[in-house]
Amino acid sequence: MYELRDKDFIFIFTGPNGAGRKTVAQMSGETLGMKQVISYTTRAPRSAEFNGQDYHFVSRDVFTEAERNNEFIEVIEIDGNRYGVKERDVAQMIEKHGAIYLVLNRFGAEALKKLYGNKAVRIFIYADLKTIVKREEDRGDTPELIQRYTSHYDEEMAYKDQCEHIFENLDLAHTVFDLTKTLDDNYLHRNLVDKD
Ligand SMILES: Nc1ncnc2c1ncn2[C@@H]1O[C@H](COP(=O)(O)OP(=O)(O)OP(=O)(O)O)[C@@H](O)[C@H]1O
Ligand SMILES: Nc1nc2c(ncn2[C@@H]2O[C@H](COP(=O)(O)O)[C@@H](O)[C@H]2O)c(=O)[nH]1
Repeated sequence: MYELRDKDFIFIFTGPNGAGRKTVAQMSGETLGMKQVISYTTRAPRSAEFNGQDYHFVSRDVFTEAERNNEFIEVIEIDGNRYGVKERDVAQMIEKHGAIYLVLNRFGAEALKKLYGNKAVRIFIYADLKTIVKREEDRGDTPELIQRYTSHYDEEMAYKDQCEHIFENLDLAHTVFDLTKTLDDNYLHRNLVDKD
């Protein structure tokens, strides 16, 4: 496994679907120069999703072959779809960028924490269920998809107190400011947040 340097960090955004994990991660990531490691999945892309940007969308056969070759750090099945993060992607991205992030459910967060120890920082993003359902409706998720997402709400929320940092994401600008400052002050020391 790739040996991590002092300046290397793996930030793992976790929490319930629709809480805003990707949104806040991308916004803070841009300010702080962090890059995302994209997972592989066997699920079909949704209308606004792109291969290589949201996920690497692959067939079950391709996924299974990579799994057989021990390419994945962790593999999980959620609602009949398989997801995984490749060790090589993590190593290459860290070597190039130093600070990287992933958006994973609680099992992925736990697996990476076990592997990378204090270099893996779990950031729990959440909102109340009513707010989340409204966001999912607003972005056009089908009732079936919303039902599937909300069925995992309680189990994802139960992971909150095990994470290193917890943010309730109601006002987006506040969340991104607080998050960026927390990561900058505690880990990255880019001193970017108060300069504007
Ligand atoms: N603070 C906020 N206020 C209002 N809308 C928000 C806020 N944060 C995110 N959103 C919107 O909520 C929706 C879900 O956000 P996002 O995709 O980032 O969530 P997620 O936790 O990554 O979940 P999923 O994996 O289901 O997409 C998006 O349409 C996003 O623009
Ligand atoms: N443990 C992992 N969880 C992952 C991975 N890639 C995505 N996810 C999380 O799965 C759910 C469902 O995702 P969706 O895009 O199909 O709605 C969500 O919480 C993702 O963050 C992974 O490689 N490992």
